[in-house]
Amino acid sequence: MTNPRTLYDKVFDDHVVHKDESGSYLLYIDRHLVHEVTSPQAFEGLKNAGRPVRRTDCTLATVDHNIPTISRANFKDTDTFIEQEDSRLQVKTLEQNVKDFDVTFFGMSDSRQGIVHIVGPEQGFTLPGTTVVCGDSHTSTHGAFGALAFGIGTSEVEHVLATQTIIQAKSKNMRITIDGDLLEGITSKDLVLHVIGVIGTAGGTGTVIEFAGKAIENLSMEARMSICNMAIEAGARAGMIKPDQTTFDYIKGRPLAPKGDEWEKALKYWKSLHSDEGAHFDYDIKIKASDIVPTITWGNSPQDALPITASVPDPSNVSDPIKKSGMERALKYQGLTPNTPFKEIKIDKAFIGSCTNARIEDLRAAAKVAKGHKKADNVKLVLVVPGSGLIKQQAEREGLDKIFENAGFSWREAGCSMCLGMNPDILDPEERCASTSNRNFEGRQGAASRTHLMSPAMAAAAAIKGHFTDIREYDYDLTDEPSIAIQAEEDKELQDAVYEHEKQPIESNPSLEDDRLNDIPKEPEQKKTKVAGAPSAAGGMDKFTTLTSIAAPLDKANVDTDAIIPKQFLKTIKRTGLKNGLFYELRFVKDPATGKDVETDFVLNVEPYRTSEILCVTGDNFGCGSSREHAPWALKDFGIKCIIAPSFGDIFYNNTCKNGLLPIRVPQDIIVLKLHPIATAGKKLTVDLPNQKILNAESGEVLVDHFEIEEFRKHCLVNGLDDIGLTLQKEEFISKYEAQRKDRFSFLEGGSKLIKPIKGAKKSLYGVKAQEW
Ligand SMILES: CC(C)[C@H](C(=O)O)[C@@H](O)C(=O)O
Ligand code: SF4
Repeated sequence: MTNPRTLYDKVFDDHVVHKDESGSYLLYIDRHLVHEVTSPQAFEGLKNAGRPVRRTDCTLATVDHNIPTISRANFKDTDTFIEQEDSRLQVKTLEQNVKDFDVTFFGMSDSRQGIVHIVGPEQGFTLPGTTVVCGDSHTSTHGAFGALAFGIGTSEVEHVLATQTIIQAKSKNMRITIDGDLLEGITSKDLVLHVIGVIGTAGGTGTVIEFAGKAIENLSMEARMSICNMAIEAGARAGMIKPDQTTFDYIKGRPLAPKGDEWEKALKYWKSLHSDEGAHFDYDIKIKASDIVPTITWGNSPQDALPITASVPDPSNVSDPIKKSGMERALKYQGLTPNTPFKEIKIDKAFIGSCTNARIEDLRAAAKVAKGHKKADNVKLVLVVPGSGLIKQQAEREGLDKIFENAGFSWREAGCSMCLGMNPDILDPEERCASTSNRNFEGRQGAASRTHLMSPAMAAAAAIKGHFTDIREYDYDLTDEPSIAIQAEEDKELQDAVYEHEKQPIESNPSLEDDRLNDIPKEPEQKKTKVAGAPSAAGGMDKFTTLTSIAAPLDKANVDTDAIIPKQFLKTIKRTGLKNGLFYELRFVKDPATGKDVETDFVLNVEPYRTSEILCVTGDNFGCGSSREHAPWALKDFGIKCIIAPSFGDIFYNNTCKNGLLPIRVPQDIIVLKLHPIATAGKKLTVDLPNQKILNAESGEVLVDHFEIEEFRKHCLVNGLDDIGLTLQKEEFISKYEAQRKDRFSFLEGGSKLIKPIKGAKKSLYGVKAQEW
């Protein structure tokens, strides 16, 4: 009898290729999604090292972030379609890379193109019990299928492309149970905003969250995806929901779903994927579904979430000084006055889209609100951006596009769009947007833009009313019901699905256990597979041993990677040249007379901190949000080599280590009491990695006697190791795992290589029933 295990434990265990004594695991990756922003440097690394993509069948690429969402009716090619040069270059680079490396790709002329996290599930590429990664933080979305899915940085993208594995530490288990039924009109977006409001954006740090309970079980797959999508906004490595009949019904019949006997075999395995009775959760949180009301955000962090019935919070009621000043800053940025009822706040624009809420169900919910109404006069633009070309077709078959257009909304082509505005869809400064996306960070939707997160129904209602609106008080237009064809042909295959219900858990695989245990190589000899003179992009990392430098103090919590390096700097295909982009919005303002950037008094702009190599942060959760490795690249370009903070965003933490930077977690009180005063005095700290200590450089006093760092990371940092080279030394374990996988998980073979070319989707992929409006 094995010990009771959680869903996460099971999926994790089934993917262990190898375990070091240090506790670091090599995990096999079943599904790797790729997009244009975080892959150019990874493919370049492969090219430089002369390495192929190990499993093209496990890899699927699409373009989403940079592409314009205007009509593609006259689309000829990328060159003529994308006006912005840097965006065009990134898309074209991916187009070339997928050719060079034989990767399956949905480009702009393919109706299956869309936001990467929508495309994977839609095609049946995402399956229960798989490991799914992507150079994108919202990879957590795929956890809705009971997959272990998480975002990675570009160095890890390269690692996965080359080795089909990833180096991972085991996370802690957190369960969030939503008991009872959701009240009428409450959506999964309200649910997840409420959860983040309760646990905070750092609440899930270091954990994988399993969402459970009746309210979750009752949700559709689309709604479950919205929840797992935002698990990253709660700081978690991943979010998961156990697969059930709803999951199986959704998958069956999709292009890459297993068929025939393989389907039955898969189903048997998938049914074993649930947390066992008595499994250990490090954190167990219970929330009553009936406590959840329509929820919106007011500030610049997703945790700034409150019921629509509430008012703008008042900082004078807050005693914690860091929280208070954070709130004051957010209210100033957002242009809000304390105690204003949310329902009185007017908007300028609305955005219905993103990988959180651009699925067919979301568009239907928004259309239901828009039907028979016109957008308010004060609302300048309402963008409705479907998550994929197939969703667009589906919506058009259902007549949703007409409803939106009649309401004065703008119906677009698929892409990330105004979620982060790497394409032309951005807000003007100080414009307020009701947005169905997932992040409300400063500058996220455009410089000085003001984002409020909410559900699709609430965003549509705000667009119609012109101000935030409680969807429960909204007057739907219920006339003319039968004449609106909110109906699509049902998918024959989906409806005919027959399932094998007998419960027979597949045993874990003990034969792999023993020989997976091995030591960290003492004298790591890197295999020289590189082509002459050209280092792998991830290779040749700087060694980190001790560092003495002035430490720049930063008194801020939840510094997100959008703030560390805003989106406009992500359009590069290089790893360098990002120095000026570092903390761009904080470091520079535009001189209205000359239009030139002028330095602010941000700490890194003033002496003696201009040359600091250490950043000393007092607030929690530094580097939360996006997976952009551009954040550590920019810090490195500036000269920062070490960041000290109470806690870090998971992906950022990983990314810094991969680039030879050292992130150190130190308890907040110690930072405030011992390190911060030295930093503010402009004095030097010494960081000693081999001995895991921090000292006062002048007096030699030991300020932190022992900071934690995983043995494996320390080993790589101290020796400046290219971990792709290290992993490739474990080839024997990887091939062995692959051989067993071929047998045990035969239903995963073929992957994206089973995709057939199509001109346009003919039938519904969504198993849609007539909408009862
Ligand atoms: C561009 C990408 C790295 C980023 C992410 O990781 O999330 C983006 O998708 C975002 O939402 O900010
Ligand atoms: S969060 Fe926004 S930008 Fe990031 S993948 Fe999703 S839609 Fe794209």
